[in-house]
Amino acid sequence: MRALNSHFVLIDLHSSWNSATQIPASTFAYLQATRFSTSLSAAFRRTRGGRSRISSSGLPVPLTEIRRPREWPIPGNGLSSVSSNSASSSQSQAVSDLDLFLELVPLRMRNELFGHAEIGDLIEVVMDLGRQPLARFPSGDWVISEQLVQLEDLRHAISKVGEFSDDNRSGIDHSLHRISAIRNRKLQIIGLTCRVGRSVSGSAEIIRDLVEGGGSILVIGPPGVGKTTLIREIARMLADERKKRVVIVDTSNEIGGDGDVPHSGIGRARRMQVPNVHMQHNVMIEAVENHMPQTIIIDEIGTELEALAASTIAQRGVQLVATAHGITIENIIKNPSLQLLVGGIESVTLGDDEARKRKVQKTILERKGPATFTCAVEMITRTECRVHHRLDATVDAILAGKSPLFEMRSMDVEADNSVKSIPTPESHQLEHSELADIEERTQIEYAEKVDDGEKEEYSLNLMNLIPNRSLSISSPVLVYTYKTLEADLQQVASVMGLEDDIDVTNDISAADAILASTSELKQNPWIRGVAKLHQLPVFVIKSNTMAQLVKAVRMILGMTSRSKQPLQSPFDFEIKDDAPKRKPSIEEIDALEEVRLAIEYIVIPGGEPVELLPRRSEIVARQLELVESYQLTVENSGTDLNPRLQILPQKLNKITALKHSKSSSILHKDTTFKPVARDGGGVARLPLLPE
Ligand SMILES: Nc1ncnc2c1ncn2[C@@H]1O[C@H](COP(=O)(O)OP(=O)(O)OP(=O)(O)O)[C@@H](O)[C@H]1O
Repeated sequence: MRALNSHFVLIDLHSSWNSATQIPASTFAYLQATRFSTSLSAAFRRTRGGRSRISSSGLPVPLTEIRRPREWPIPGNGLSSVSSNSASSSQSQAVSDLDLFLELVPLRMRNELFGHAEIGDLIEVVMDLGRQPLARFPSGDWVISEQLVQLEDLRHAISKVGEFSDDNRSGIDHSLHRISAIRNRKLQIIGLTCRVGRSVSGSAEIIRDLVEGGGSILVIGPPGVGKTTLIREIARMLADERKKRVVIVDTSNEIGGDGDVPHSGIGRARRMQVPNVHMQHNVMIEAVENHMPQTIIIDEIGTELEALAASTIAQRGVQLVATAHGITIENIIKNPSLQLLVGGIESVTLGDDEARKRKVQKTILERKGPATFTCAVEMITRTECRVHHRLDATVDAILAGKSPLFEMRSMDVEADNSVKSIPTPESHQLEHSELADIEERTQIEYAEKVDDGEKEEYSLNLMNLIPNRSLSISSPVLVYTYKTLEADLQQVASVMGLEDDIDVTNDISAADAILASTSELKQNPWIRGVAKLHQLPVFVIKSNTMAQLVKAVRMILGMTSRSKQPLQSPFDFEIKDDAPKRKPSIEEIDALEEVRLAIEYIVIPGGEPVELLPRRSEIVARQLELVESYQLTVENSGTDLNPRLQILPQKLNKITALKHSKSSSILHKDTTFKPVARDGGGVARLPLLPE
């Protein structure tokens, strides 16, 4: 398994001497052991092909001069001096200070390690007394040497690191490496886990939108998945690119590295060290109170006190980016110390009626309050994660025993760090034919069941609009709303007397439709993606006004036709904003009300003409528009200077209507009223008027 007898190849980049000179690994090891180790190891870097480079002068070649062949692994090639600046800004670039790390590895192990093709991606070296030393690589564990770890080896490593704090962690000055100790009962160190720390520029691209969105983000994932590396890059991104005041509460000096001057990997973010782990929560609060941060970054929230401090910080309107151990949000919900991060959980006993209505048991679990974080990221690997855009909705769904809505993302580090949303298995895309089948089936089955005229018509409309609608006609249409609309929608539905017909849900998989505002859709393009995956129609309102919501409810329930405008996706329905551009005057409202009452109470039911009061010409123009919308004919029974309308119980024919609309458009401009005379004999009678 182990790679032995490695040879290192020296290549002259500057002279015409092109042949490779091989030196045995033992010579290299000697060089490594000398005071040149750091600089030389920077020059003798093994690449995947087993090559290292050095200049003909014997001095290390400046790394900027080494052109990286395409096949070199990115990230994590182990080149300590490679700066993020030298890389394309969009690509991940790992900077690991591997030299400093390797210095703590005993010499004999270091030689072996250098023989490994993945040395640049080294994650950890594990040394337990009396056991074989192990190296951890992304590809798995690797036995560094058959020779067992001696006390000497541990002593060597300990001599290279700083003091261990009470969480048994230490570091190497000016580096991001983390050294954790295992002690025996006499508190002597008998084991070490030495982790290579890296700053990886580009690693936070996968959630750039969330970071820049300003919401608080909870990052969870199993140990070693890359949480610390991710939040370190988030700190740099916010401080350097977004120019935010970022403070890192760095309990084990893992984010900003050991030493009093933080590592360049955190950019301009400031770092607060923590005297001992039990004081993390105090330092969290101190950070907010003393340093006016816009963002606070914390690695590992693990205790109730820390969770409480996090919630206090969030309440003060500071963006919080924190990590916690756990694989899924469910783990956090089940962890009594961390529950508070998701709003806290309480058990509620429902009344019999309520339990029956909700079809649940009498005692249920509910979220106690608002979640500390806006969204959560479950890291699966360094480049794959699940994004819960609304942590509160996820928690509610889990507590209700439903599957939460999340977005699966992956980042392509080999290309340009492009991030894509991956369809989740439960939300597989239906084929068009499948969809058409479902629609047809629903309509037929429903038509067979219902004979109530009006309800049938609108429910059929509804099924046309909402392909996912279930067959049950008694259950309300479930609408998934994003952000603030929930209560408003319920209120509007109840005012319209439609509370039994429409309801809101947090569970996208149970929803029949999505309601969102234009701005929300712009800020959260994932909504459309998720809607497509679930084959849900999206009803788009311009603003969160009552008028728009009324229209939305009517449209969702199929009571009005959808907009004929071309839309972005076949499932988008735009709710038009037809609110008047200006506020009508009292006089105008009065004049229009006069028209309405005349038409609805006298002209249509009684078949009699009605002469309206004389009005100003621009008001008369408004009245004329209203009369036209009833398809009725008018005459000017006043004078040019003092116009007044007479509404006739006769249907407006098309030609007259056209003339009228032209004249009314002239009226809009000229504000003079020139009504068209009644159309001789060719006036059609309204069908509803008595002959
Ligand atoms: N994007 C990345 N590219 C290259 N290496 C990475 C990347 N992310 C993490 N690593 C490496 O993986 C190892 C583990 O990373 P990190 O310490 O960030 O994980 P973690 O999830 O915070 O672990 P823990 O929960 O144990 O603290 C480190 O050696 C780190 O350098």
